[in-house]
Amino acid sequence: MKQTIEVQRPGKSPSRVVIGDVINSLENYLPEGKRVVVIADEHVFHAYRPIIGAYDYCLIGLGETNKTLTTAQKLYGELLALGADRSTFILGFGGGIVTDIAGFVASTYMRGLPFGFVASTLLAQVDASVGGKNGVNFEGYKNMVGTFNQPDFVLCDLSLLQTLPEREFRAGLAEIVKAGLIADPGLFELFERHTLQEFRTDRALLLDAVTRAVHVKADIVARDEQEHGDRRKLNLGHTFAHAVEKSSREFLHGEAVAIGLVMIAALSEQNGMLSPADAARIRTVVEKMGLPLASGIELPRLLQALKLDKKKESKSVNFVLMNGVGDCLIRPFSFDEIDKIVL
Ligand SMILES: NC(=O)c1ccc[n+]([C@@H]2O[C@H](COP(=O)([O-])OP(=O)(O)OC[C@H]3O[C@@H](n4cnc5c(N)ncnc54)[C@H](O)[C@@H]3O)[C@@H](O)[C@H]2O)c1
Ligand SMILES: O=C(O)C(=O)C[C@@H](O)[C@H](O)[C@H](O)COP(=O)(O)O
Ligand SMILES: [Zn+2]
Repeated sequence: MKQTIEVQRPGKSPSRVVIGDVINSLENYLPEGKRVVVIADEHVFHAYRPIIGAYDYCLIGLGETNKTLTTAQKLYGELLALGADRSTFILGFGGGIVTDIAGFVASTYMRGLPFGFVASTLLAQVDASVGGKNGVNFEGYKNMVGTFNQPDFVLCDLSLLQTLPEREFRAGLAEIVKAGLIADPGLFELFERHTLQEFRTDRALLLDAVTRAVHVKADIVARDEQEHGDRRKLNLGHTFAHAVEKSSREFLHGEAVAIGLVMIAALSEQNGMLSPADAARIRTVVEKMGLPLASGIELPRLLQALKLDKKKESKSVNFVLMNGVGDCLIRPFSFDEIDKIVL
């Protein structure tokens, strides 16, 4: 069983996100007659060696500290040594760190090679692999250097998640909760009705959640690929999340997003937009999914870090606030207002 969600790309055929039993027919998705080079990380390579080892491949180290220009440069060198050229197809096979960097390298090596993804974490399946934001961190700031360039396809096979550690699974749920809060109240309510264990074990439930989250993202990206307007909503919770990630290595991206959602819910409530009841629902869901509610990092430190976020425009930062579950809006905060935030 599988279903395909198309994400429109300006001037190109749509990017296809295929969700279902696809990993055993990977060959069918690869362009005929092109050489394929896989980019993966060390874990994923060892877990899926029989599949990845059938192609030429390049490996990267684990974790956010490897999502850097240094790693990109290493990959350019390896591609060159393999003789990769514009007739080569790059396949990023992994979680969001692999898809972000593989998409960036594919988009910049020789000014751009075609590429696609096998998304192997929950977070990559519902968010990172979709929509064409590729890039690397720079000087500790998240995703500071990158491109907008969508993959030709994304394959999301839920069977790959069987080998995914529990903590990584929970981190992926945070981005699904985010998608529900942005545009699909029914998706958010799934988390009120079901337990973490049910998401882990009930394939139909997870498939429903993954598909709905991809739809939320695909619809927004189709309207605003390059983030001039509505796409900024996909950053819900991320202004604080990126500040948390900048300030501490303790949290996975999805965990930082969970913390960011709780913080932005509190700020939205303070601004008279989100009802106290809805803010409480968000905290309850985050906690129920085994995600952190707070970082323990002093607020002034976070506020300092977020003033350098990509959403900054001169002396203000665009925050995504919530009016309610499934309803958010963008509002700039001046640096003066940011300095006065108390949560
Ligand atoms: N481009 C975007 O739109 C976008 C969206 C969301 C997040 N991101 C980025 O994604 C990154 C986080 O991605 P992530 O959470 O997938 O982390 P990740 O890529 O580090 O993967 C998490 C861990 O799981 C392992 N792993 C991957 N698939 C596995 C599998 N099937 N079985 C066993 N282990 C497996 C990896 O080796 C890694 O150790 C962050 O850098 C974040 O900024 C990007
Ligand atoms: O696709 C988007 O747009 C998002 O904002 C999705 C986020 O979940 C993701 O973490 C993204 O990488 C953040 O984008 P950034 O531009 O703030 O780095
Ligand atoms: Zn994110």
